[in-house]
Amino acid sequence: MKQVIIATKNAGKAREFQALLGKRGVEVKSLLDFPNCPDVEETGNTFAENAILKAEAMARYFNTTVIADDSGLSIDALGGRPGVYSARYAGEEKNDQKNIAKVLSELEGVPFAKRTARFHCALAVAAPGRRTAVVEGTCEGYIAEKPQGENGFGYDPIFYIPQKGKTMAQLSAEEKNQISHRAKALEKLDKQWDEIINGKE
Ligand SMILES: O=c1[nH]c(=O)c2ncn([C@@H]3O[C@H](COP(=O)(O)OP(=O)(O)OP(=O)(O)O)[C@@H](O)[C@H]3O)c2[nH]1
Ligand SMILES: [Mg+2]
Repeated sequence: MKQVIIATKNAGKAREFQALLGKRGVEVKSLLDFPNCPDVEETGNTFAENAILKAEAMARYFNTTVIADDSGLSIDALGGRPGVYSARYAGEEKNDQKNIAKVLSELEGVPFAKRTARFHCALAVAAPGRRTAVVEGTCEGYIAEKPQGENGFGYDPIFYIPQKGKTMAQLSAEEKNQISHRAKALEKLDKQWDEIINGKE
């Protein structure tokens, strides 16, 4: 089976890539399969910049094609926060529960109609000696009043999707993978897939 390295240490993302790429006939390795690989500092101001930083560093490290995902949640009533700080919003230890609690407390008293938000996903494809490509996807929703659902990861329990009448964490993995920011971004790589895997020009 064809293989690609996804430069992520996030188990939730790795699981989604396994499902999304598995149905495209591609086997996924994540950085969780390489425990000694270095951390990359996310110093960019945008999802795209951070995705490029991670993908290029890991393409150099592995000397092969690597895809990195930088993603997060933008909440309109908070001026776009937590944005690129989504993973570490409530502190460097990257705690999903604390991040959710911080968002909910900042939105206290904000009515549902003003709780609009979107997930962003930027994917960078980097390979030694080649120009890095970036694609992006988004998913629109509202921040719920309280967490609901057990599936997914991160902010999924408070991300309400009106078309489904459910939070992202109440959707099955298959349902999330039909509509997510990550799925939308990956679709944009579909025409380039042979090239990504085989490294052809
Ligand atoms: O509810 C969610 N559903 C999603 O589908 C999703 N995608 C991203 N996120 C949040 O945004 C941060 C990304 O930060 P991030 O891109 O730096 O990833 P990370 O630091 O967790 O891992 P890595 O890929 O950098 O190794 C993550 O931690 C999550 O909190 C999501 N939350
Ligand atoms: Mg990160």
